[in-house]
Amino acid sequence: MNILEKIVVRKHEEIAESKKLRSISDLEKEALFLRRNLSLSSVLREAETPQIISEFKRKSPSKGIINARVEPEIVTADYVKEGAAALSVLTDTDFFGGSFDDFLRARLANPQIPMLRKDFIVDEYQLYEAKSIGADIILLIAACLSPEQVQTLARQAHALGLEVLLEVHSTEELQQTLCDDVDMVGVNNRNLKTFETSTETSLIISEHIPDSFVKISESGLQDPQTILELFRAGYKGFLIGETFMKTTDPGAALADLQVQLSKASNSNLLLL
Ligand SMILES: O=P(O)(O)OC[C@@H](O)[C@@H](O)c1c[nH]c2ccccc12
Repeated sequence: MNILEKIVVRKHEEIAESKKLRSISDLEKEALFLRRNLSLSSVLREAETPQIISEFKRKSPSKGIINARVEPEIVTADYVKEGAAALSVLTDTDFFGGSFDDFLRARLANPQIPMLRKDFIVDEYQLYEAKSIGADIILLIAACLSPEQVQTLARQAHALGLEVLLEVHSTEELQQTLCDDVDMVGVNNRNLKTFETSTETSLIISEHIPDSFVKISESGLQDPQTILELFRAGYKGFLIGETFMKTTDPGAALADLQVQLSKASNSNLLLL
């Protein structure tokens, strides 16, 4: 079994356990369930500069512990202060060290910014969980879902008022799973089966994504020139975790990247 298959097996066990403890109608009673959804896709569609989606990630199967000393409310509030367009918070515990508690602490500290529940969604129940913790966006990973599952989950997410980010790692995955209920396509530069990262992946897949879908490049991003190159290829959003989280002050690392991005885009303008 590769790591993705292991994660999915574990996910199904967790969901079965959670369903015994809390039914969908229990989740619907949570105060945040009725919260009005904030749209990330409409912000990105209008964006004239690269927009950063900043991730709160404590650890990962590929990197081990990235940062053991951070508080979600502090890091995410700093991200917002430094101009993040949205927040992504891991809720998977066993493989990424995240939790609903992390998500809720970030949500309550930042009521006004779109938030992505970053997890491995394989069951409708998790969409209700996402609503109950105040998520605006959910991720559907093509590599662990059938085209039918993507379609059904995307439709169900929309019915709950959640936006859908479809994650792909190849043109084939894109062509097999893209459907009308997807709002944004995220190209993961990291292969979830081998953990290899290459931003070329985003460049290669870019032209196959129809213009009606907002494009986001995910993982392994650090260099401002690469981000600008991808922006020119049509990517509006950039999902970044490790580059920020591996530092002692993730908010300051985002601020630094924003400065570098604006410097680089100014000097690129001069070159034109
Ligand atoms: O930390 P990075 O390399 O900047 O990557 C962030 C994000 O793209 C990554 O965490 C991610 C992308 N897709 C996922 C799916 C599940 C878990 C995690 C991910």
